[in-house]
Amino acid sequence: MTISIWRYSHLTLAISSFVFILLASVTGIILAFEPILEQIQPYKMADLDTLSLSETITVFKDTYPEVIALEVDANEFVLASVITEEGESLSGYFNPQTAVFLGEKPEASTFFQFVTNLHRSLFLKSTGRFLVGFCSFLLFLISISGAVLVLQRQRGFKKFFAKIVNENFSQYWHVVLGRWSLIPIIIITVTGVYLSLEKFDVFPNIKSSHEVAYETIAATPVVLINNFPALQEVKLSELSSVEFPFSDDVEDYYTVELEDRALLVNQFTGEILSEVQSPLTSVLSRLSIQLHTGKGSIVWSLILAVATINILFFIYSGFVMTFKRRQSRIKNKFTKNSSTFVILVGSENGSTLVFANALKEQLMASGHSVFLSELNAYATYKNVEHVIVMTSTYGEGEAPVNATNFLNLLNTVPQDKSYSFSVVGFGSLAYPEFCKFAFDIDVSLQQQGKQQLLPVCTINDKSFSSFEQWVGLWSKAVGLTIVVPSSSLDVKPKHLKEFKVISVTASKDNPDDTFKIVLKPNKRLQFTSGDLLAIYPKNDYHERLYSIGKLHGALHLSVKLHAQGLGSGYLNALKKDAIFSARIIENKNFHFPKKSSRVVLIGNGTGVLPFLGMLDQNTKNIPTYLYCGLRNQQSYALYENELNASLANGHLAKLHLALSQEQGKVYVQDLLLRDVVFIFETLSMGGTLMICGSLAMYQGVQSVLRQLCEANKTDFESFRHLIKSDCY
Ligand SMILES: Cc1cc2nc3c(=O)[nH]c(=O)nc-3n(C[C@H](O)[C@H](O)[C@H](O)COP(=O)(O)O)c2cc1C
Repeated sequence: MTISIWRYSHLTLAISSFVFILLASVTGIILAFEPILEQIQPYKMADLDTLSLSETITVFKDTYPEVIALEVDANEFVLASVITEEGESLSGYFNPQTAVFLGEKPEASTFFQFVTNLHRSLFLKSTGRFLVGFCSFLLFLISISGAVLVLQRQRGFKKFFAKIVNENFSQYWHVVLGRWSLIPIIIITVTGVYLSLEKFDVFPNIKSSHEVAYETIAATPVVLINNFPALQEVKLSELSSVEFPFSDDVEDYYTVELEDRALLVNQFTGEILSEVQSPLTSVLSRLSIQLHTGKGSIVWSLILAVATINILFFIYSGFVMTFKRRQSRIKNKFTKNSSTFVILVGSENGSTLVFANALKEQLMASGHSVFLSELNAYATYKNVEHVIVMTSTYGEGEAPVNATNFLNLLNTVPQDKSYSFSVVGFGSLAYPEFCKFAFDIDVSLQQQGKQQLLPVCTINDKSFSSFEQWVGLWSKAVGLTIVVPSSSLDVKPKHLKEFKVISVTASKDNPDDTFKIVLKPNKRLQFTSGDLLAIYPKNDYHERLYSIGKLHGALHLSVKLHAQGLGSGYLNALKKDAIFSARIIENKNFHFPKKSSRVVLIGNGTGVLPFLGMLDQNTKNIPTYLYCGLRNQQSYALYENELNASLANGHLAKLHLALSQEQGKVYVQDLLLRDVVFIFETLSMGGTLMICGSLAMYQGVQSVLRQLCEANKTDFESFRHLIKSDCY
């Protein structure tokens, strides 16, 4: 499989460093709890943003005969060393407002010390520190390459946080959690690298020293400490430490260390004797420690813990994805020039290749020479008779990574042997451009004059059932009997939900053997008219799809009962209150537009039903017209009530009924031909055409539209984006 340079880098970096990253993450998660445990100690007594240093020093000096030093730690706890009236020395936590002693500073936990050492240097001293720092840097690169992969996948910055379709647990959560953890992980890694470099003295150690003009120091005028402007301005929240003057000598002063500067303050007059800015390296060092360890903030510590737990998940999900991709490798027994069947695959994540391999195996088992290759490796095939293109679609209808160059190659690679071709598109209805790349290939191959054996077959969500049906059709078309066993592919349906039958009409009451079934999901579930319900009548991979109409929150289906019909028979046998499993397939391609100047709905038979839901949804009263093809008045009865209601409330502007078994035998295509001016006007004004029902009707409507465009000297393709269809 071709993989992009970014994915390759992401993977290689991850594989080369995962053991260290695993260790650093596990220890990092444990260490994230150290600041949390510290923070919950009861030593935070005041809002340090409002308390000035002059007030605190005054209260300490009033309470104790001697104060040696004050310190504010990352948790905003105030530490001090004092001598009491009794001459005892007291060190620990104090209340900065009252100078009351709160308790001694506990010894650092040996457990956390052990984990910290492991985290910092793996007990390997400098070598360990270097390894940990280097892996931190690799994790930074992994995050950046991961971010680029998400950008590529989402097609741009603006869509970085756009919704992701959940097709696969590992992949989905790898991307979703990756996006949310990106910033914290970048912060963890950059600060980790900084702290490691600091330990190796990479940064210049510039220490600004104070210069005091001792000859000019004065002991007068004496000012009360509480009135020292220099100390009044300093809030305890910015303070690191204060050293008190050692004696009453005028040359002894207060040494005040703040986050960004240090001050020397005259103990009698309050005059600033010297002020120096802290070097950038010490500001960065302090910031790195706070950001890397979470010290002083429970919220940040929790964010760090969650981001680090996510790193463990990325290691797991990354390996699962890689392992799956490796399963889908290409190995050929026959050469490209000796094979009569050539299977060309476009795949980004390898699943299409699994289907291609399964087909190849069966063809070879029945004695044929088959060559399988990526679309980007398209070459001259001297003996080819049949080409099967199996490709997924990515981005917004674009080629997967190993097929990006195929359409160019098709025009440049000489191919003397003529062949017939069939294209199978693997995609997802959750994307608006369903299997678009497969259709692009089909058009290009036709333009090359190759013989299209079958129209494009689209496969939603890796449905084995659809693939099996296509294999049946294709092998018949080439004169073979090929069956791909379901055991060769993972075909278990996913995301099944329970549905309850609310009502079901009797098919015998309808002249077309059609019945209506109303369902409600047992749990809250998002769906809308035009989405599909996939049912599994045999409790295995056999899947049948039905277009949904959503009316008053319930899920309506209209189904024609076929004598041997697997899905229709199953649904018809369900009684009121029965519960069964199925899943919703989001069909973005076929949703009622949120905005449109005009909507024309064209449906026949059971294809009318999703339109009932869409009309119910049309609360903005977008001018909507329905061309409805049914057999006779009696068939119409199944939809009559809802359509009358939509006409009455203006959700439906006009209904055109085409009854094929009544006098005159009218089909929807006839009505469209009658209303050509109106239809052409709808397309010209950028309105929407939605078609649902039988493929025969769809082809009829398409040919009417093509005629219409020809008559108006307009390219039909320029209107394609206005036409949405769901036909079967
Ligand atoms: C980021 C992304 C974009 C996709 N875009 C489309 C699309 O535009 N049209 C479509 O039909 N399917 C789209 N799909 C679905 C894939 O084509 C589908 O899952 C396919 O089975 C993947 O096959 P592969 O594993 O061989 O690449 C997209 C999937 C992903 C992850």
